[in-house]
Amino acid sequence: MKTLDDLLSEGVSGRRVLVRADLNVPLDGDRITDDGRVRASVPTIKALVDAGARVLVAAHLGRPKGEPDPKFSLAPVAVRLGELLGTPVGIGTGTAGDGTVVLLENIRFDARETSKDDAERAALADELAAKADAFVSDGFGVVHRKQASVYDVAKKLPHYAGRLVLAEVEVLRKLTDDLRRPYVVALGGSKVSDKLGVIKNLLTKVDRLLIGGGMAYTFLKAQGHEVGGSLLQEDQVEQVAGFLKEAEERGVELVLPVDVLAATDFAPDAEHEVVATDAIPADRQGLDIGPATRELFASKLADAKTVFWNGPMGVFEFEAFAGGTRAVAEALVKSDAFTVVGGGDSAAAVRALGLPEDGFSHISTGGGASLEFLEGKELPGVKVLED
Ligand SMILES: Nc1ncnc2c1ncn2[C@@H]1O[C@H](COP(=O)(O)OP(=O)(O)O)[C@@H](O)[C@H]1O
Ligand SMILES: O=C(OP(=O)(O)O)[C@H](O)COP(=O)(O)O
Repeated sequence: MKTLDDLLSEGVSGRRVLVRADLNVPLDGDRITDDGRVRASVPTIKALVDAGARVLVAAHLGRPKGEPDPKFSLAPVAVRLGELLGTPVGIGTGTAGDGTVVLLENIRFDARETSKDDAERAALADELAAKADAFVSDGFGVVHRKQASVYDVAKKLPHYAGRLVLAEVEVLRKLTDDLRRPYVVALGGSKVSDKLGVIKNLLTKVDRLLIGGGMAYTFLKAQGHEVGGSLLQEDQVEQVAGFLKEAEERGVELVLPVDVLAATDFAPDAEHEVVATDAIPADRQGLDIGPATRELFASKLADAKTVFWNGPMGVFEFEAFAGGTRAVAEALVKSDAFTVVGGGDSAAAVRALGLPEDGFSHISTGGGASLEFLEGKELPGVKVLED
């Protein structure tokens, strides 16, 4: 696989370089609440700028519906990237001058970016490739996506792995090649349908699986519990029932919440109470794991030698529902295991809750990408760089 250093040694002054970055940051209106992914993208972009390249950055924000939507504009990200680089970053379709950067507007405003149709994605990739002489893949958080600006464009241009992609893959290899047991994976968050898919393969690798966050309710339902208005992937309940059975057969300890904070609605000041998971009222939704679960999860993390955690345990953005995420994060900080936390929101939560970043062995920018790497799947955005 060729790397950014190979490209730099070929010489990039005056050349047009397209960088795919993952700048998918959490926003409150147009205020970035955590700029971790922007900061993580700086080393690659800065190296190119310093070498005099004309840098064009492609990135996405959220999941717009394949058409422009001001809510998902990357404009605030261009401003922050400019501050971090110490040189203004233009946004839009313009071309960059030598040693300057233009950030393309949210690439997912074009429906072809995420299309399942190879020809549609290839057409967008052609348009992107026409704007550049080389492609640097540095959006680790998105390398599990077979999308036009991640995968297809690499087939059209000389391609190189950026610093972030290389660094992330190197750390995650420790979790696959040099694993100390017990190996515990904790999963939460809200991208339930995406991430349920990885569990089947993870069951062949882990000793213990802790399930919290929005992920837990599909499991609780599969166990026969009612979950009220909680996040539920109804069409995957049966599949999850299969996971429960398989975990038992394999001797994998699958640990589910025993209590949750059940709220009247999805709001920071929602009325809420602690309820057992077999007694969630029909008119309530679980927005965090409860105190008994926090203790249970901490005890299940205490003897681990390797831990991977993706997905907040509750809606940590609301102070009242941040306790579960804090408890798991604190258990990792306390642990002397090799600890990796991955995911845009999980990494943001660690920082928002004021936990020391050096309390973790590695904070990865990718949640889904890390999980798919750990389950042993080939990541399309990495594989394509090897060809
Ligand atoms: N019980 C829950 N109900 C609804 N949303 C939840 C729940 N628990 C966690 N979340 C939400 O999950 C989101 C993060 O999920 P996800 O994107 O899967 O994580 P990551 O970005 O770390 O990979 C957070 O915004 C958080 O509020
Ligand atoms: O936020 C991301 O992934 P993550 O929540 O799994 O860390 C990436 O930017 C990928 O976004 P996507 O899951 O909408 O493809």
